[in-house]
Formats: sequence, C-alpha cells, structure tokens
Amino acid sequence: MGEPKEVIRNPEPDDVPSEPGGAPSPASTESTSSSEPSKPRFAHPAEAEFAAFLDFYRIRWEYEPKAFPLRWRDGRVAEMFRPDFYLPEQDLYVELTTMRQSLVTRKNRKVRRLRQLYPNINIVLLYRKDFHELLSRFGYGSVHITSLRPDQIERVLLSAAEIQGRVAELGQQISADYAGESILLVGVLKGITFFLADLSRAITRPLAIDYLQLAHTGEGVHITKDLDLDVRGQHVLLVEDIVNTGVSVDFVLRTLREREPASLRVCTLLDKAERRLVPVPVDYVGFTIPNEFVVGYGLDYRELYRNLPFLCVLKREVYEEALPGE
Ligand SMILES: O=P(O)(O)OC[C@H]1O[C@H](OP(=O)(O)OP(=O)(O)O)[C@H](O)[C@@H]1O
Ligand SMILES: Nc1nc2[nH]cnc2c(=O)[nH]1
Repeated sequence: MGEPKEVIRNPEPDDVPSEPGGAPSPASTESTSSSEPSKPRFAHPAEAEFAAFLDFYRIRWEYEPKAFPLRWRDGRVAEMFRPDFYLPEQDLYVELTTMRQSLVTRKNRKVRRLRQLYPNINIVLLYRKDFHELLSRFGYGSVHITSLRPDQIERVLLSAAEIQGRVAELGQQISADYAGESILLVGVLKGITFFLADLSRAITRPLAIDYLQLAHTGEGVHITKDLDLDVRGQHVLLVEDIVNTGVSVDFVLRTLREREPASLRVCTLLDKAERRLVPVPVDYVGFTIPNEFVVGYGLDYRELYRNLPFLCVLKREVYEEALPGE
C-alpha cells in the first residue's frame, strides 16, 4: 500500500510573474536547479558557498532563474534585475551581497524597486554572515534552541519541506483507503509527537487519537501508559515514527489484536528495514532510511533534539557514549 520515498529532489516549474500595466513580462531564462547533476558556473564564490549551504540543509534552489525588468525607456526595457537564487519551497528570491557599502546601496535600491513593481514576489538581500539566520525564517530556528551547533550536524537526511510533502501524500492515501470510515489513530509515545500531529491534520476522515507508551526491559516490552479508548470494532491505524527491529510494533500489534478492532494497520514515517529482527506488516511507509541513528521531528537522543524541524544524523562527538539501539 505505502510506497516509501527515496531521498531525491524533483525540480518544479515555477510560475512567471507578470509585469504590472501590461508591459513585458520578466524574462524567463534557462534555470539551473539543485536537482541537476552539473552545478552552474557561479559568478561569485559566495554564491557557490550559499548553494553548498542550501544543499547541506536539503533546501531546493535555482540559480538566477529569472530576470525582472525594473525600468523602461521608449517602451523598451532599460534595466533588469536577476536575483541570484530562487528557493521554490519557500517561494523566496535571494540576492547575496557583500559588506561593500556601494554594492549594498545599489542592490537595496534594486530590491526596493522590485518589491514596488512586483508586490507578490518575496525577496531578501542576504549577507554571507546571515546564511544561518535565514534558516529561522524557514522554521529552522530551533537548531539553536536545541543548543546544537550547526557544525555538529553530520548530515541532513530529510528537510522540513521533504517531510511535510510526504506527510501530505500519506494523509491523502490514508484518506482514500479509509473512504466512508472513521479511524482511530494510535500513536506510540513520545517520538510520534510531531508526525501524528501533522499526519492527523492531513487525513480528511473523521478520526480519534489515542496514545500508548512502552518500556523496554530485560524481560521484554510492556505498556507504561495504556490507551484511554476502547479499540473494539474500530478501524485502528497504529502510527510510529520509526520501525527499527520491529519489536515495538510486533508487541503493540499482538496487544491490540486481542482487543478485537475491526481492522488494524501500521503507518510509520521512517523504516530502517535493514535493522529488522521481527518481521512486521507495515502498510504505510514515509521513507526507508539507511541504518544510521537519526534525530529531529520527534526523534531524540537522550530526550534532546526532538524539536529539530528536519531529520539529521549528528556527528559522533555529540554522543558521549555508545548510541542507544545501535
Ligand atoms: O522497532 P524497534 O527497535 O522496537 O524501535 C522502534 C521504537 O523506537 C522508538 O521509540 P523509543 O524507544 O526511542 O522511544 P521514544 O519514542 O519515546 O523516543 C520508536 O518510537 C519506536 O517505538
Ligand atoms: N532517535 C532515534 N530513535 C530510534 N529508535 C530506533 N532507531 C532510532 C533512531 O535512528 N533514532
């Protein structure tokens, strides 16, 4: 049922803004996006640095995709402005600038004019020192809140936009599969916090939400917080953030089956299939991921980093001792 996503980028055609008053439209020029294997020839090293920065955070970009006419003389375009980058997921143009005041003044004037002529276009003028600050505009401010330094992130596995896109698809698929039914979503605490909140809002069927919490001890798995609701006769969808060995899902499925739901399926955001010890049926998978310890979007290391908006692998130095579950 679920088709797990590979971690890839899909270029999307963007819309061309029209020039006010029926004058010529901005010239749509050949666009180079981050999904293409060959990198564009950047005009300035700061642009290459910015592209590498965006790639690290898996934020999609296009280099100089459009030129906007800013002034006309005798019915002809007399001045154009071609912002350096376009970030389609954020619908944002970015013009990079250095600290050189003469350049800043000129670019500021162009940006102001562009905003006047094309009020629906979002654009920022960005200094090299503000690259990271830009992330807070995309909801990535919590990198600092978690007291994680950006250089402690080994690799961003899935960006916030990639996660949100896939959650929306899962919500659509589940809504279609449960047409005419209502659903009882059962989340396993605590890693499920954000995925369940987002998934439930992407499902367009009536639903109830309940939670279980488990503890793993030497004697096996047991429930530390049971469901409040009766699952008998309900269409139960067990929602997990990650399936690893399969021990947790196997235990919960056996427990819930005894309570005689009308149906019982499993949805997980992440599937670390390589680590499976107990085969479990998983009906909906967001992403199949490699065997690496990941944090963010609900997943923790010693209760930290759950509030990172993306999923990432941290540098080994962050872990004081052997990784849990590895
Ligand atoms: O397939 P398994 O090997 O059983 O692993 C999967 C379980 O591990 C994670 O929970 P964790 O114990 O880390 O607790 P948390 O959700 O509170 O962080 C996850 O939420 C699953 O419940
Ligand atoms: N935070 C976290 N918890 C897990 N439990 C099983 N695998 C993982 C993982 O990769 N990250």
